[in-house]
Amino acid sequence: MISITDAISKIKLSITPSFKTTIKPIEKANGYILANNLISPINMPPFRQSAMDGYALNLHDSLTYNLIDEVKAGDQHQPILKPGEAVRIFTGAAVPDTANAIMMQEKIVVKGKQIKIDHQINEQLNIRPLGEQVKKGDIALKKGIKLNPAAIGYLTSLGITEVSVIKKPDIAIITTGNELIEPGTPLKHGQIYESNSKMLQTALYGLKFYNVTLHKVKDNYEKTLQLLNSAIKTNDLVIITGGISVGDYDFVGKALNELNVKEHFYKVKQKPGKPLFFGKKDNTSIFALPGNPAAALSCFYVYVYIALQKMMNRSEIELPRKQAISNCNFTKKGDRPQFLKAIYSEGKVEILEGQNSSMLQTFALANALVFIPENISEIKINDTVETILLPV
Ligand SMILES: Nc1nc2c(c(=O)[nH]1)N[C@H]1C(S)=C(S)[C@@H](COP(=O)(O)OP(=O)(O)OC[C@H]3O[C@@H](n4cnc5c(N)ncnc54)[C@H](O)[C@@H]3O)O[C@H]1N2
Ligand code: MOO
Repeated sequence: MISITDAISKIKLSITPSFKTTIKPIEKANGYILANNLISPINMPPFRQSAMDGYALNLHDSLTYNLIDEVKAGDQHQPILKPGEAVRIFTGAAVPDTANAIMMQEKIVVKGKQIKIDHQINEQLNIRPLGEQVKKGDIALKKGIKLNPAAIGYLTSLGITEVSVIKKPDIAIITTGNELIEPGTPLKHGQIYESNSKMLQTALYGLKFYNVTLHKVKDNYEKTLQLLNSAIKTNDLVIITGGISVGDYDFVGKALNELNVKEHFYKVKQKPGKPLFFGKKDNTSIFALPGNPAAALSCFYVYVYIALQKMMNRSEIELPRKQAISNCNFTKKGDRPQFLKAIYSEGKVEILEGQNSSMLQTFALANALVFIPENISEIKINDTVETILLPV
């Protein structure tokens, strides 16, 4: 049995970032990391653009200008202005090459075909230069940047419709157990509804990992072997729940061994989630989480989360931890460090009832896990406790 700290460092050390890439339509690229420098195919703005509704001027010494034409946004014509001439212009319109400043309309008096500005102005006032934001052929966004709504807008403004991004991992969730059936059928004696797959799939979707397939297998060695073999070959990450403990019908460990999965650890000194397994085969990472639902979810947040962040080459790879004031008492039984379902709010934390690893009812209310180290057995009101904030 290894310590939590050693288990976490083994995950960090053995998982390297994925460099597989994929092409995504721009509207589906939010949250992805750019795989290459993106070169701008155009100047942005693509023409000298008016930043104001007003008048484009070919500046001269007098304050009075002759009005000769009008250019609206989208117009393609190019009036030619001599010094002392002006055209009516609007925000976003192309500034004629022969105009060198824009005066906003609030600062102009119009008299028929003549306008008068209220003071002399500098060249280029209120003109957005060609390529001011980015020039054609320059890097629009650098490799490694995480795309967000602004990036999607920016790249679309450059006419880019698809991008090469770091592929998110293909993930298989495998649930094991003869007792598990789908909701929709009445339970027979001894059966329960299978819930880990939807729970973990939801947690993955919440973290924006969508390439997830669900698989189930009975407590049968051959079938477990077959399913694990194909899942490991076709996925970057395999998350198994159940069948990893020491019972006669727990076949996951035996099958992983038969498939030559390299074990990085099996059994962690913690509660819940003692029989946690982590291993690798080629480039696929394999977690076997305990079947007990709360143990599976707790292990997902404390361990699988880190693996996912490492795969994506993120800098923040662990969930945030805060020191919080406990507003209740808690007695820990046994010497295993414990992760406790809890509600954190503004520096205070409440440890919830129902800490058993089979129970999800209070996990449904939790937004945090309180971590109680091995050497502490009593938490008293107002004690400071380490609290892991969950991404919920
Ligand atoms: N002799 C020992 N027995 C057990 C030990 C031990 O050290 N010695 N450890 C216990 C601990 S701690 C845990 S945790 C469990 C883990 O066992 P498994 O990972 O093999 O899980 P199962 O036995 O298959 O299932 C445990 C529990 O969870 C329910 N389950 C399983 N899968 C699902 C699912 N997909 N959806 C909902 N519920 C699920 C299953 O019915 C069991 O009730 O082992 C202890 N035993
Ligand atoms: O490790 Mo188990 O998850 O304590 O019940």
